[in-house]
Amino acid sequence: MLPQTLAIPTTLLVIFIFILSAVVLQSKQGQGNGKRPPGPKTRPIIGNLHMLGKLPHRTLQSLAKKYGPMMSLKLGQVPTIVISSPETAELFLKTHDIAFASRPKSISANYIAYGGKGLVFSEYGTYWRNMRKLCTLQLLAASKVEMFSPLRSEYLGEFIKFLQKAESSREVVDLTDMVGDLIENITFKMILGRSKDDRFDAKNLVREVLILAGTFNVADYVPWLGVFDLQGLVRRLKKVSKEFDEVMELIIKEHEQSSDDNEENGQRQKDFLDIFLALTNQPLDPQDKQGHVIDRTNIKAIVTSMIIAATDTSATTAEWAMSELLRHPRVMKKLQDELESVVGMNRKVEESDMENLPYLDLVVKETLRLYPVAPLLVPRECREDVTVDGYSIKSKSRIIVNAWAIGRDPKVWSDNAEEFYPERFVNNDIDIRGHDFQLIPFGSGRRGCPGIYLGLTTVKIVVAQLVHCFNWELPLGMSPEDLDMTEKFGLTMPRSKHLLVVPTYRLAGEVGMGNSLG
Ligand code: HEM
Repeated sequence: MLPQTLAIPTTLLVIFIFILSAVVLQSKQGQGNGKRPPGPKTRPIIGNLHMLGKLPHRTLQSLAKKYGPMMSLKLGQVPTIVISSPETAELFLKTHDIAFASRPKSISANYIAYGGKGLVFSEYGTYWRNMRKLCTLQLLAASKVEMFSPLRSEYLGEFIKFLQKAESSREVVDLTDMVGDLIENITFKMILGRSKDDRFDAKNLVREVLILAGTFNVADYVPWLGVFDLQGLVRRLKKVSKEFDEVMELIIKEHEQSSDDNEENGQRQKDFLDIFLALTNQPLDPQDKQGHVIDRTNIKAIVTSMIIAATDTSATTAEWAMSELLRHPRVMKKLQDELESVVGMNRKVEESDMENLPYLDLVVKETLRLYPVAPLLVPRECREDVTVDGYSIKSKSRIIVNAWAIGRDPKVWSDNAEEFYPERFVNNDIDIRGHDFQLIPFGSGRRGCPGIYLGLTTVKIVVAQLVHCFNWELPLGMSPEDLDMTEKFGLTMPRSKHLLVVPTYRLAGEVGMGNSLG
């Protein structure tokens, strides 16, 4: 060990050398052959990091007004391209999709996703392709999502009963917490077969994982800072991933045990984990018997990916939808009228009613236009040097698509772009699934969201039941226009302040009568 007196100057010297080499490297990297897209000036070491601010989607929107819809930045050491118009989004996510189909490595993803073995953050390649195919087929296809309809209905039934009780005492309800808990419970039950377990607090672990995955880690952009772990993130990541892994091991062992018991005793609804465990030791690609064989780490990684991708996204969307409905009593009334005429007032709305509720569809689309829960999608990484629209994009550049800015662009959505107005989708068939680049809350192309059907089904049934079962008011006589609609930035984009409301039950029938009140 070095003596204490020598250790400090040596550390400073190492830092100095790092900084010097980073500056030299940075100036060399700037000298490419082709023309780079325009962008603001960069600073040594940090590039443009200092410009991002607390709400990067908003800052990037303003910068794009100055530098254009394909803009160059340098985030620390990482060359970055920011896309802010439907036309450029189409070039990157469709025309050149394959060149931008990878994800950048990140320190948090490495810990959380078992070294890139999950789905959301893994790099493009055979493993990702086969894993995605398997998940889409085995877990996320419409038929699989529908299998879990009774489960959603059961949890929603309990949720509505709880709200009815709150109503009887005119309590103010924290809808943010409640919808968050509801969707978390549904997701945990669907994926792991349990929504709570007294022996451990898996939900808290997942919440910590979500916070860490959404925290900006400066070492992802200035890698040599990684050794210092200045934000203490690696320490937290190591702790939480170890604890989460122990919980996963326990749950897997119990699943294996109970699947043996089931073979003898009969039925238990299969969850995602059962479906995956049944594939253990099978080739990931059924056509390639010599290829990668599914092992325990793959299963844990994929299950974690699913929990991360499903939990906050649907809850945050439902919460924004309720916020806008509260701010727009006209739209709330129109949606209640639709529900009343299609479903009536003697039973609750069910998933089978969805196809007859076109206005609900418009409300959810309009919500996702204004509040795409991943406002900058999930970053992509360029896999090779490529020229797009005359500009040269270097391999390993990071690609950020500002779906939030595209959804609010007056050139695309006219002067009322900032207004919540579901009728804008009447008589046009703008699609939300990634085919129309003015509306891409689920991304698009090879890396587009494979959980669209599950996400939309969950959001629609939750919003439909809340609106059908209750009238809603803001507390303390607050008027709709006073509702704070500011957002926070993280892995998803939730409200900055919780949504507090007072419900009044409006269906015929008694408290706690289950799904059919008739
Ligand atoms: C309202 C709900 C949801 C929204 C708005 C949403 C949005 C997104 C977005 C923007 C991406 C990145 C797309 C891109 O890079 O082009 C994504 C990826 C992904 N989503 Fe969703 N998502 C939602 C729900 C879900 C659900 C319920 C699941 C399933 C469990 C899911 C699973 C995934 C996965 C696995 C990926 C990564 C795909 C890949 O990299 O190949 N999502 N999602």
